[in-house]
Amino acid sequence: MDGREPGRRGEAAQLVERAEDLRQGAGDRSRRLARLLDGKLPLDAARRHRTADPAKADGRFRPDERDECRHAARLSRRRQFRRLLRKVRRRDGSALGGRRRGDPRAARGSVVVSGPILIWGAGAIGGTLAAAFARTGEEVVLVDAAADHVMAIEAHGLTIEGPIFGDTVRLPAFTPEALRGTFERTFLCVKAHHTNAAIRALKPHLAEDGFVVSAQNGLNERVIADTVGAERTVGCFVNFGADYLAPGHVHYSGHGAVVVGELDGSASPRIDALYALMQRFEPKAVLTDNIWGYLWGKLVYGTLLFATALTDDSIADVLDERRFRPLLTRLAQEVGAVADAAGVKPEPFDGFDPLAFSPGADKERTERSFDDMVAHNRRSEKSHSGIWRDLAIRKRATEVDAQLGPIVSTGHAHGVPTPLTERVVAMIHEIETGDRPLDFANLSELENLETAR
Ligand SMILES: NC(=O)C1=CN([C@@H]2O[C@H](COP(=O)(O)OP(=O)(O)OC[C@H]3O[C@@H](n4cnc5c(N)ncnc54)[C@H](OP(=O)(O)O)[C@@H]3O)[C@@H](O)[C@H]2O)C=CC1
Ligand SMILES: CC(C)(CO)C(=O)C(=O)O
Repeated sequence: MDGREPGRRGEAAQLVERAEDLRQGAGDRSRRLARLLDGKLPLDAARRHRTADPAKADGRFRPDERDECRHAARLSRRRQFRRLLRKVRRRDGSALGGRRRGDPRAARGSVVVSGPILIWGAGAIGGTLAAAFARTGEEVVLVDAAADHVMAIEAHGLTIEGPIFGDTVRLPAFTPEALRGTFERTFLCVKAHHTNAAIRALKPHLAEDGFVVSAQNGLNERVIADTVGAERTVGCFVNFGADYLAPGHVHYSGHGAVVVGELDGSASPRIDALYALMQRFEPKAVLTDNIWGYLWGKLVYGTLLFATALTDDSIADVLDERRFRPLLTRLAQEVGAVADAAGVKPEPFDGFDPLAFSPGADKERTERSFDDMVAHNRRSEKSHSGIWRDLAIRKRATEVDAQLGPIVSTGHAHGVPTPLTERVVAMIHEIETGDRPLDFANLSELENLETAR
């Protein structure tokens, strides 16, 4: 026994399985596909872009997988509910009868398995999750600040495109002001810099014994907990790719890690129920007692994503560029050193191996992790990061301050210098204001800054 809950024992096996997946064939995507996701090219072009073996294709779209998804969608709501109830009963029968309303401290001890799921921010991530939950019979309510998106969903439903699903789900959608009522299970899926405003607007709709799950990048759980309380905040990490295409249309591009865990790593009936829910979306979802390790792991990887977004090339192409790997390694090490100083042990996922970026890591291990991250990203139809998309396609501010800001401030608090991260933040801001083009030259400049020190 390793002292973990039964549901957690599968974690290592799941990660091994995911690591094995990484060795599957690589697709070949480019800027063209990213523009395609913006609607500038017909979607069929993406399908033609796949590798020769359709059974493996890019390792994501397997015909049997689509069948599995369809099968899941066919399961009736009642069957799903009964199945979940049985699971929950096996773990904590007493909790079912006694949900104590009106006491926020009761939140994690109660089991909320029914009632509509509120998705706050129904863009790429929120839309993908909402449709996945709805397919398995959950009632889902959407809230989004983009009125045109809300109107399109209300009028025509939410359409999910991409290699795994191609369907339209009918869901009630509201702008924040129009929503009425309270909800127990809520997901916050806005960009990190919108977290503060969104959680304040969500709070009146959160049941006293309800909880908020942050399906975002960054350390948003801290912001959420400040507003609704740590007891009502549940940790979540997502690394699957998705893009908002147009009002009512989201592209779910490919599988990626999905992890949930209580902020303090404890076991609880509600985290077990949430884990079961997430498995209906991503069968390889993980339940962890180290959610902060995943969130910091994503910050290390995320800093690499910001570096790739300094160029116009795909994530995979930049990470595959041998010339820049030493620079990117030092950037990742910088963030890893901050996590270490903060007492966090980053976790591996989707090819990212934190130990490959620790000081003194052997070069082979670092190269292998880069290769695995390249392979993972080549398998996803999301060729470019959300950051790049905000800069190049949507022409709007990125999450750079909300995501990388805490790395810099935590580094300062612990006396760990973060010069490369700070420079990346400044460069991204210059791109946002149109004062710097997207170019590989930006990485060379970052490299020069380092050699000049
Ligand atoms: N897309 C991806 O592949 C991945 C994204 N993530 C993370 O997930 C989070 C969500 O990203 P993503 O789904 O891509 O973002 P999107 O922009 O696609 O979706 C967010 C939606 O929330 C809306 N919104 C903004 N502010 C509010 C508010 N106050 N109340 C309600 N709705 C609001 C946005 O409207 P508007 O556009 O008008 O602002 C938008 O429709 C981010 O932290 C991102 O880094 C993590 C892994 C992968
Ligand atoms: C690229 C991705 C999907 C992580 O793999 C991401 O997190 C983003 O675009 O922000």
